[in-house]
Amino acid sequence: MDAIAFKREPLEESYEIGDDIGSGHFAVVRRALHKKSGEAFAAKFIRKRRGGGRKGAKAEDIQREVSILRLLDHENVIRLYDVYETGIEVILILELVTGGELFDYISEKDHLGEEEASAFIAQILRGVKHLHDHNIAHLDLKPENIMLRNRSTQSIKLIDFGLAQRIQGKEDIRALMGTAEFVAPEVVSYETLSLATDMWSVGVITYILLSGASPFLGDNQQETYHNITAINFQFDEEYFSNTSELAKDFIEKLFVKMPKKRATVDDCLNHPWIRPKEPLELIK
Ligand SMILES: COc1cc(-c2ccc3ncc(-c4cccc([C@@H](O)NCCN(C)C)c4)n3n2)ccc1O
Repeated sequence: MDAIAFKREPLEESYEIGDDIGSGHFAVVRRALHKKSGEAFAAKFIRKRRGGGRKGAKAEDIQREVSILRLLDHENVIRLYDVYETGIEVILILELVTGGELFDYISEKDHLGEEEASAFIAQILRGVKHLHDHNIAHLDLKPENIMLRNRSTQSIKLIDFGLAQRIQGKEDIRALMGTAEFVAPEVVSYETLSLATDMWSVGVITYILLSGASPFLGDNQQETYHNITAINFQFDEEYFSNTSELAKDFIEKLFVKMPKKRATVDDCLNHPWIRPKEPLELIK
């Protein structure tokens, strides 16, 4: 597939670059004001790997992230508007979200009520369905990569597609990647990754939203990985005494070791814990 050409004109001609608002792998995120429209954006500056060095992102990884973001257009997925390039970095001009990370929102509240958790997970599932319908796996789903559009509405945006991959079914994608407590057994065992790999992470996020606790987190990475491959989790009474059986059933259908037997994003959107309750259902 041909490489995508990025704009080489000086970014500063069109945007006024502001303060740093965040950082990621080989990247810094800054506020950017479009001079003509006065609209605010997020500019993700990705440092390019140069020569034989190990610092910076490989050209093919940047190309992959851009080509994936360019495919996507959904209210729960961060939007890409433009791409610039200099000798040392590539700059993604992205939709700005101002509500902060879902991670911080949960931390402030310790955990969420079931209705609020179900509403957040439904939005995350709608965003993930958009990716999966395009055969794209995010592969780094975690609360830090789920941003609130703004503090007043609890609408979410999936961000950080730096590890995302096209899952075409032909090539065999394996990699030890992502953040330990959120990765699926096939990641730990360096086996084939798929769209189902994201669904495991949705289960971990759901468990955390409902309890404030992380289901597989151990005292160290090795213990965490063991807990994941052994599916070693429980619904501690300390955290789940008021949680419905329906919510636990939703999570259990995602903590399934065999990716092909794990609930898909459509299974989850149709699960009674998520699907809007039909009026008739409410009187049954
Ligand atoms: C598309 O890929 C990315 C988008 C963004 C992104 C897009 C829009 C946007 N509006 C506000 C922010 C923002 C604000 C505060 C912190 C962060 C970020 O540092 N935290 C999430 C990053 N992740 C690597 C933990 C991001 N962002 N971040 C960040 C990292 C990405 O890899």
